[in-house]
Amino acid sequence: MLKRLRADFRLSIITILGATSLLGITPFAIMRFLQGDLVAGAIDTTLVLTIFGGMAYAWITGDTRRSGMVLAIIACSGAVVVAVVVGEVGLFWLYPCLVTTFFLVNPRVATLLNLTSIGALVLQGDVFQDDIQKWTFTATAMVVSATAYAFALRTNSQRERLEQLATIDPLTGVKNRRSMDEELNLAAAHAERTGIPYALVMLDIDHFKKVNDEYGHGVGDEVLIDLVTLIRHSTRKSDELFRYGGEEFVLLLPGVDGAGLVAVMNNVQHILRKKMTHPGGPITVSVGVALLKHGESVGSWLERADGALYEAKQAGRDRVVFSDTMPGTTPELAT
Ligand SMILES: Nc1nc2c(ncn2[C@@H]2O[C@H](COP(=O)(O)OP(=O)(O)OP(=O)(O)O)[C@@H](O)[C@H]2O)c(=O)[nH]1
Repeated sequence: MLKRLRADFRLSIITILGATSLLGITPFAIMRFLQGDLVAGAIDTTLVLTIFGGMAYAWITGDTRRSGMVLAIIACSGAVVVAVVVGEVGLFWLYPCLVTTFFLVNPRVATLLNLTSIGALVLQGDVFQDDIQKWTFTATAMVVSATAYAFALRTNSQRERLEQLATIDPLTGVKNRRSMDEELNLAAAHAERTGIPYALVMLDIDHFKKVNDEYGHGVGDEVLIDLVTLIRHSTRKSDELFRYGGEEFVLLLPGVDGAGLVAVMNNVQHILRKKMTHPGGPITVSVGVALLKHGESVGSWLERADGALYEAKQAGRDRVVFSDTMPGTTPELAT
């Protein structure tokens, strides 16, 4: 539970909102009922139950995007209704809502929700004692919203930058091994659920050390970048390329097997053979391919692709080796 809270920022905000509304609004609901104010009591009770329900939905389904949106709308509209029903003292509830929206939905939607809530109260007008109170409320609510907006924008851009640093290989711009582990697990779960085939292709540049030793690391880096560009151009947008480490890459191909997979690999190999070059001449690549088997673990899948790559190296490099027998082909497609 703590792990989920730490990993999912929006879930933690939803949980804080659920817990604080339970602890903060319930006493008011009881007090309103005791005072005989049934309308205010019913509104408070509905708010607590819906916010708590939204929190439970987020925990059960993991869908924090939808529950965040619902909770932001409920919190803002609830605060507006409370202010209208109980008067100016209810206005205080809107301030935490104006800040929380930015953590529950994207900044643009949060701004729209905040402006709608402030506008609804100003237009309704009866909540305020006089115009000075009305415009003081408008100004302070706008300042809170603007500050929260600026903070949310900055937090979002910092989060995106951190995510990029943690998941993207800076040299080639493809995803790194860390993201690969996550995506292979997702692919395996998707394959299990839908039966869609997934192929894992492991590519390793041949004699790359020689390129570095003879022409320098700068040339080696260019070869790595060229390989990525060529693979990206010869595969579909839905195919994912990862840098596994050093001069080794992993390509994840969804929805292709049998003759289709053989054709894709022939095309990739054809393009690499034609275009991969450096000042010392052509560069070759060895490739191992494994199709995910039913019920197979990601570890075993990777191991089989790695085994096929090892075979390709052992058999003389510059070739594609399939770990599985493809329909209408031989187990090894060495050319
Ligand atoms: N230029 C450059 N070289 C790298 C990078 N990462 C790893 N390398 C080099 O990649 C080379 C890998 O060498 P080896 O593992 O011996 O493989 P190889 O020479 O390709 O031999 P085979 O794979 O057996 O064909 C090493 O010289 C590493 O220094 C990088 O980001 N840039």
